[in-house]
Amino acid sequence: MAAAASSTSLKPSASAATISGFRRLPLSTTFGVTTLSFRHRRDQPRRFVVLSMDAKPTILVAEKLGEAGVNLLKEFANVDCSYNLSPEELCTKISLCDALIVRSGTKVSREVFESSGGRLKVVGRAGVGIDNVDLAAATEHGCLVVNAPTANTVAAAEHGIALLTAMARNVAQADASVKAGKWERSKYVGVSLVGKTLAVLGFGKVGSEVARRAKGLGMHVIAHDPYAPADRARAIGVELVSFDEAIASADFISLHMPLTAATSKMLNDETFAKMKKGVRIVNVARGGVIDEEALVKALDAGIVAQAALDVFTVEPPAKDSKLVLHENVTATPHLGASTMEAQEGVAIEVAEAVVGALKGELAATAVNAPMVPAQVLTELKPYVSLSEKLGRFAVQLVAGGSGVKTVKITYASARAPDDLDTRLLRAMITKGLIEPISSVFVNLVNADFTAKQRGLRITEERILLDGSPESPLELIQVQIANVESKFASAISDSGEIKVEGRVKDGVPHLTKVGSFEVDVSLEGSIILCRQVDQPGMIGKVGSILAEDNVNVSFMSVGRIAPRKQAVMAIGVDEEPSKQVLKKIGEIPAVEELVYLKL
Ligand SMILES: NC(=O)c1ccc[n+]([C@@H]2O[C@H](COP(=O)([O-])OP(=O)(O)OC[C@H]3O[C@@H](n4cnc5c(N)ncnc54)[C@H](O)[C@@H]3O)[C@@H](O)[C@H]2O)c1
Ligand SMILES: O=C(O)[C@H](O)COP(=O)(O)O
Repeated sequence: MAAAASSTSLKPSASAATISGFRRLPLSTTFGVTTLSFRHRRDQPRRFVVLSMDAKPTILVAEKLGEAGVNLLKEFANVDCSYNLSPEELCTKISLCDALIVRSGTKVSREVFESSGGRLKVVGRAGVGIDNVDLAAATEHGCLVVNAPTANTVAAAEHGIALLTAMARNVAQADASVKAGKWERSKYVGVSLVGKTLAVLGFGKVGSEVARRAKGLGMHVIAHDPYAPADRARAIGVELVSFDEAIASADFISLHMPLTAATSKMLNDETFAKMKKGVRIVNVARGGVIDEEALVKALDAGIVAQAALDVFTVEPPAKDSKLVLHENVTATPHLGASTMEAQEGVAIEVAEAVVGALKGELAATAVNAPMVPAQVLTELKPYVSLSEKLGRFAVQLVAGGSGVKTVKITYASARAPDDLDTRLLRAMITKGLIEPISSVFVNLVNADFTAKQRGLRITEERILLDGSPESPLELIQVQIANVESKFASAISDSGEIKVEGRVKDGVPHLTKVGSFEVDVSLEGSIILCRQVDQPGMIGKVGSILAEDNVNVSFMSVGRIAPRKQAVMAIGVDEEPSKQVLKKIGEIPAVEELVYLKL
């Protein structure tokens, strides 16, 4: 079994304390399946670790979080509120933390995930933008990232409108002038908003709220967003237009897209040149969507008359930043989400998501994992377990254990294909296939990535069955192609290792090995034994195991025909010694034998 998993249980982590052979399952295994939170690892030597009296996980809150959220976290975990950590301090602390909560001021870099040594299971972003979190590194390390996408929407939209109106009427500049003892009424003549065209770039949650409010101010609002549904825009009287049309016709531009590779420096020399002379720009999205040097040039050239900026490429910006010091720029220190109400809301939203994720629930605000609805999870629960066990079973049948490159999963179901979400099942089969032969820890977050990285090609096929689709699945089949098996009978007629399983009375069962039908509950360990079908075999094997005090939990024989070849599957509660297995192998009718741990 995976060395990584073993070492996790031995770390000085309260939450990962091992209780004589039991360990808390890694996050993904327990996604949405809270009742499976602890499981006996029969496949590992029993470990006896000094039990911590305090089994709470540790959550590091690295930036100021609303009190209600902190209190919520404290009900479940040890909470370490340490603000203003240097990157080095964060990397040092993180190895002792199960979860980390940040706002936009903390870079959660690849080094942070690497320094966590596998302990960090969740990163909670108390806000929307996750551009400060290295998502690829999080996924590679099997760390779930959740955010708080809704609680600061209104605050950000209100700040956008505040900047728009303040900019149009020179409020900040005039305020500074009055405070400096001046009375410059003619210098600060503003522009009106009514009847002007506002182009909202990024028509998501904040963008659409800004649009709604700007319409209330009598503005003509257009929007550009390649992914926004036209009917949502129509519903609030906004026309969706192309990027070029938006920037060419706008008197005001308000930015509301995320910072991504595609949106980085979207406003640059070339695009400023296409704008109406005298355009005014508001940015409460991310500094990086504007090429700041180009904006300074456009301001100096009068192409952009004014800019109101809440966000900057580097925060805080340099004290001598030409952009910030420009007389036609109004600047605020990333205050979009900073209202009392938004911060309490965000804190609760992220705290609930982080606690839920640590409990093993699938977060509704997961950023780097599929979101599987609760009722689907409940239905799939026994199949989740079946999937992992079939994967573990199949890979242990491969001679040498490695070299697995091509796997085919077949799901037979009476459900229509689009009514069966197999992402979770595929992830668990992947986990079962990879963990027994590597030191990699696989979960729902990193399963596809890990498979790809190992060159494991997994294809899925659905067989549509007749009949009423009461249960989501009839059977799952896992086939490994182009490998040799240490148990030749596991090779099907078509040449692959093939195992098949079903859920019976809520319990995963192995129902086929190669071309042999068997029926054994998939728990504990299993001895597979091919023999010539003849009287007395069950008794002989049973008594050899009994001599070694190995308890048999079940036996099942699948045979081609009476007195021909048969495969016997024997479930055992204890691990048989090598001598016992040898003795069984020496029974004259026994042709091959393999012992598999689940
Ligand atoms: N200043 C602040 O304090 C503050 C507060 C909240 C949100 N934000 C930022 O505001 C932005 C929007 O937040 P949101 O909650 O509305 O997010 P959202 O995901 O609801 O909306 C973003 C929209 O941008 C669109 N988009 C993506 N690529 C685009 C492109 N190339 N051109 C145009 N549109 C594109 C998406 O389709 C989506 O509709 C984010 O960058 C977020 O980080 C800042
Ligand atoms: O993306 C966001 O949610 C905002 O930029 C808010 O960031 P903050 O949490 O650092 O205020």
